[in-house]
Amino acid sequence: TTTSFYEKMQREAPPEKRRLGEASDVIIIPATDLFLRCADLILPWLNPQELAAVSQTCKALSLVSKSITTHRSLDAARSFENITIPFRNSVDSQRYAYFVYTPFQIPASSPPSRQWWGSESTRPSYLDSVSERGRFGVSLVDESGERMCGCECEQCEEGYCKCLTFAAGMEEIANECGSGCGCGSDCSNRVTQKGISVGLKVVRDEKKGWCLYADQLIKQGQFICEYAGELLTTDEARKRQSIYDKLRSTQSFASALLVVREHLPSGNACLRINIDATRIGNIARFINHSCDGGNLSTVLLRSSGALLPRLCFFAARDIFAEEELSFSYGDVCVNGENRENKLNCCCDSSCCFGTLPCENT
Ligand SMILES: C[S@@+](CC[C@H](N)C(=O)[O-])C[C@H]1O[C@@H](n2cnc3c(N)ncnc32)[C@H](O)[C@@H]1O
Repeated sequence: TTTSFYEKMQREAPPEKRRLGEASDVIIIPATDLFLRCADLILPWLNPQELAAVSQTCKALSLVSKSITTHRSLDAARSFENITIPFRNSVDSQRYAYFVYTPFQIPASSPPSRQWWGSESTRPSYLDSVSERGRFGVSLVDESGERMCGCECEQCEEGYCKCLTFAAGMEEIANECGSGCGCGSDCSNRVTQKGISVGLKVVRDEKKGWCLYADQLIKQGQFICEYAGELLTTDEARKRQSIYDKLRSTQSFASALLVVREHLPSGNACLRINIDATRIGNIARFINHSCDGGNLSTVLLRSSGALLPRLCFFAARDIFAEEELSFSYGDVCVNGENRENKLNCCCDSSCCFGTLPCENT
């Protein structure tokens, strides 16, 4: 009976327990183990025709699985972007990295949902409509589309919009038109809202894991992508970081939790934004750190209609095809107290500190 079979399995192989968080324990039995155990119990009862049918099905499933793997390695962006972004690996057998794709910032969600990732020809049509409203993250536009803030601009001059402003003297903070403005999607002050338009690829490196590379010449100032992921409270970010630190100590694991601190003009306060692209994110989750600042500049972009700014990457100089894209994750200061959790930096720049910046450093 099913019960006695299940009990037998429990007796023979105590399931591995892995603690992911305080609240939930997850029991994991490797799928192939389970499958082989079931097969061992059921297959001896089959007649030759039934056995042949089972064997044919497995061959067919194996072929379909291989083609899904190949397809996944061809586009890390899963058709969510205007272009395909392939994985390239000549280092080990990993064909692609698995994560849930979001082109925009989204509120934290738990647990991460599964996401369809097959070939374009079998893509269910209900997946085609990516909500443009999502681009603005947490919105200040109400349900009826009524604007609660925004500029009055309705049409901008050729290649120039008078609403494009940088915070006084700070090129790293800027404003874009958004869902709260009167202008439309063709406004020239919406550069980062049109998605990725430069050729990119994700390349495997022995030391750093996956890395984002240019797959074409990218001119200085061109928009690359934003850093999309789950927006977390600081408490949740700290909890997740400690889980990620533990996972890293027992297995090869790369986290992508970025903390952005924006010092407000008063000088007395600081806005902290935690974006976690580890489980749900976009292509920016593959950008590695470089101690020399790398070749990307980061801009905190506010769009009218949006509550929080978005972190966007632009080419800091002309970037050639086959160059890795990188930026500085922050400053490094290693002392006796924070020595334990530190990660080695392999950026290879002449001014490398040898340590990857993190909250403790
Ligand atoms: C945002 S992810 C970048 C993508 C990551 N390499 C991967 O394989 O998914 C950040 C993680 O990449 C690795 N990483 C980033 N920059 C690195 C560097 N300069 N040297 C070594 N590892 C680096 C670290 O594991 C870090 O936690």
